[in-house]
Order: sequence, then structure tokens, then C-alpha cells
Amino acid sequence: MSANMFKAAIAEGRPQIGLWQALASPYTAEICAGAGFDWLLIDGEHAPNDLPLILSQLQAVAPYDAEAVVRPPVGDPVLIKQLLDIGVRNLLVPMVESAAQAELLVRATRYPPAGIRGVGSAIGRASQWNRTRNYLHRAEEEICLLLQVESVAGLAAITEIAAKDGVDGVFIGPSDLAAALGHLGDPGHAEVQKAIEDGIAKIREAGKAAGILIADEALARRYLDLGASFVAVGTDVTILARGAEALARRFRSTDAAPAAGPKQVY
Ligand SMILES: O=C(O)C(=O)C[C@H](O)[C@@H](O)CO
Repeated sequence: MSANMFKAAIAEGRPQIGLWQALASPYTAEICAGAGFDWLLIDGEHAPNDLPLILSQLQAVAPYDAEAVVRPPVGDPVLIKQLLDIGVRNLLVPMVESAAQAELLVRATRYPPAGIRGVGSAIGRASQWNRTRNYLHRAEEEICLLLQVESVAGLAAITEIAAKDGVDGVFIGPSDLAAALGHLGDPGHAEVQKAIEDGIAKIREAGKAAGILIADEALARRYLDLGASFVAVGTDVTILARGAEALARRFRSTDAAPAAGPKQVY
């Protein structure tokens, strides 16, 4: 079993720069895997990713240095079992709000007696279908569990969540946190920024890795300076959408009507 270099790097505080994957495509995931990022977040919460599609993206990224981090739509131990069995080694679990929830999520990543992960390594990609020697007793050391704090309750419990044995890092979700603090759509609001910076400090005080997703370069560098060690700095969707729009504008005559957006069919 190869060592999880991403887990080791964030444990040592070595910055890991990531890119969000929301196009739900192994083809674009492979393009991004060769772009030079340390990690790619395969989003099962807000992108149309199901288990087979996540598997195909894991396989597409596997030959590259970029480490895949997968976000399930919810912190469900059954779904976590399935993700671990297809070979996910790094989990980012959304909306964690208590130490008790963190404890359950740690147990979901561990086999008995330490945890509740069901044993299916014989038919799982994670063990290379039992080609990996002693997988059952070694799996835990290479699994990286990252929990998201992005609500008022989560902020109140951030120290206890971060301190939990088995939690490798805490990610602050700026969009949901802004909404929770009454600033929907405005993660740059001073109150949100203070909560983020206080949160990073508390995660670091607990001796754990702090992470975030922020497309603003100045803020990303600010958080890295504050000690965040897994920072996603953009999304594949945004790169494609804004890049395509900018290119189209370069060739559209200035008096042409602006491109019509999609009919509101949803
Ligand atoms: O709350 C957040 O911000 C996140 O958790 C990241 C977002 O969910 C991501 O989808 C980008 O908007």
C-alpha cells in the first residue's frame, strides 16, 4: 500500500494547493490531475457525482501525483464504507457540528473494534481485491479524515471537533458559513472573515490541519500565512465557464447583444 503523501504533508504543515472538481467527468479530472495541483476535490455534495462516477475519476487521477479527496453529500457511515471500499483515501465530510458527530465519522473510517467500518476488502478496489498485503490492519494509517465546519454550531464546537483522535484536518466552508452568519453570498464579509481566521487559529491550536476553498488569491495567501495547509484555490467549473465567456466576448462585436443565458428551466 503506497503512503498517503497528502495526509503526511498536511500533518507536517506543508501547504497543499488544490482544485475543486465539479464537472463530474473522469476526462476533465485527468486533465486537472496533470495541471500541477497537490490535490483534487471530487465533489459528491454539490456536483452530479454518484459512486460509479467517483470511481471513474479516482481511476483517471490515480496515475498522477495529485491526490484525490472525495466529499460525500453527507456524513453517512454507509456511504463512507462504500467510498473507502472503492479506494477513496481522503474524505472531506460536510456540515460537521459536534464532537459526537466527529467521533461517529472517525469510527466509520475504522474497522472493529476501533470502529464500525464493514469488512468487504476481498471485493474492494481499496485493497486491490486483496492483492494488498495486510490491508485490513494497515488501511487506517493511510486514510485521511477531513471534517467541514460551516455553521454556527460547528464554529462553537470547532476545537472539540479538531481535537478528536482520528480527525486529520478541519475545513472551513466559507459559502455555507456566510449563509449561517446571515451574509448569504458574501463570504468576504468582515464577520465571516473574522470567523474564518479565528477558526483557522483554533484548528491549528488543536494541532490539526486547517483547510478551505477560496478563489480569491489574496485571501488564499492570507489563509496560508495563517497556517492553513490544504487550500483549494479554484474550481474546474469556474475555469471553464468564465474562460469560455471571456473568449466569446473577445470575438463578439461590441454592438452585439450580450449572450442570452439559458432559459430558466430549473
Ligand atoms: O461552504 C463552502 O464554501 C463549501 O463547503 C465549498 C462549497 O460547497 C463549494 O461547492 C464551492 O461553492
